[in-house]
Amino acid sequence: MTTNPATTITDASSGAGRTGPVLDITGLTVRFQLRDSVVNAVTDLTIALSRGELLAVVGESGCGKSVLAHALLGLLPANATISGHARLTDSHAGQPVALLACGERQLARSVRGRRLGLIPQSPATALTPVRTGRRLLEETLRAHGHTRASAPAAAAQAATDVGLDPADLDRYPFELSGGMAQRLATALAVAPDPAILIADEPTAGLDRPLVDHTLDLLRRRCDSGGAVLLITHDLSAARRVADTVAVMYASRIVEHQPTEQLFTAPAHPYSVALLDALPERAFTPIPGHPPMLTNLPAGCAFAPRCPRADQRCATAPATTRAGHGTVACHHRQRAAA
Ligand SMILES: Nc1ncnc2c1ncn2[C@@H]1O[C@H](COP(=O)(O)OP(=O)(O)OP(=O)(O)O)[C@@H](O)[C@H]1O
Ligand code: NI
Repeated sequence: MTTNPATTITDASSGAGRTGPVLDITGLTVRFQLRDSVVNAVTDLTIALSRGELLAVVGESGCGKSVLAHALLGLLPANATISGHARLTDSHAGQPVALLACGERQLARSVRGRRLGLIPQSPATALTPVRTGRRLLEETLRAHGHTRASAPAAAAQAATDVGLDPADLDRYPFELSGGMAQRLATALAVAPDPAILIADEPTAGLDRPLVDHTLDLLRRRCDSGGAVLLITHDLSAARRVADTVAVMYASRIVEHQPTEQLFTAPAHPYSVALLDALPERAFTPIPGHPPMLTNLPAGCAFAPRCPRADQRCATAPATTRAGHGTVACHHRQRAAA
């Protein structure tokens, strides 16, 4: 039986002006029904995001990060089954929203965009192909308070803010490079000034200076009272801007810690292995492969790759407190810094 202590990390340093969770996710589970099998994409995920907090979610490809984002935004396809709770308590318009319980109409009208924004992974395919960047951006701005007269200047400013030349707004999405489409998607998500921004690999395809530019923009949103859930493969990006880091493995969060704690004293053997794989550290790849999400083991999913695995790992580990965060491991390993 897995227990799930709340994972709001309230004393995690740099986020300014925090007043409690703006997003509270409890026991989120997502399954995809395929013809002959079920994909366990997200399993029993419990985490909270506070005002002013930048939470990074890291983990290998296919572990469930984007499905988590899409579940919160109501963007999953019809073969998905969702359970659990996700409560949005942002500062904008009054009532908390039970994200997983409210219908598409409410999500489309009053949640997506202004309260919960998304920078999608692979924006080149997510952007409407028949409108120029300028038209997309001006329409978004007009839908969120700008007038026909004020939108053009605001669009130019929004482009500049993400490091895009305003002249490039006259291109159609298919005329943009991957990195330019990425920046346009960022500008579109930021334009409504969402209380919570989910950024799914927002630095993919960007050169280092633009990576830093985008990360700084996300950090500034948190420092001025917003909240950001950053999904990234880039551990150095997470270390640079995140207050807390959640490590996902095979559909579960296996560890959630204040950023410095995770990087200096990771508690879960998978977190240790992920950090050891970095070129600037041991540069040792993690042996083996993640399990198939259609066929997860009954016990700890990392056990087949884990140097510390023993007979205890045949049962699923509970999520327990470790330092200021949580970890799901029978060993609760604490590596040397
Ligand atoms: N509509 C779907 N039907 C069936 N399986 C799906 C569907 N969408 C996603 N999946 C599966 O869910 C799992 C999690 O996918 P997800 O896109 O969340 O991974 P990710 O962690 O974001 O990976 P990446 O880092 O490569 O973006 C994968 O095994 C994926 O194949
Ligand atoms: Ni993804």
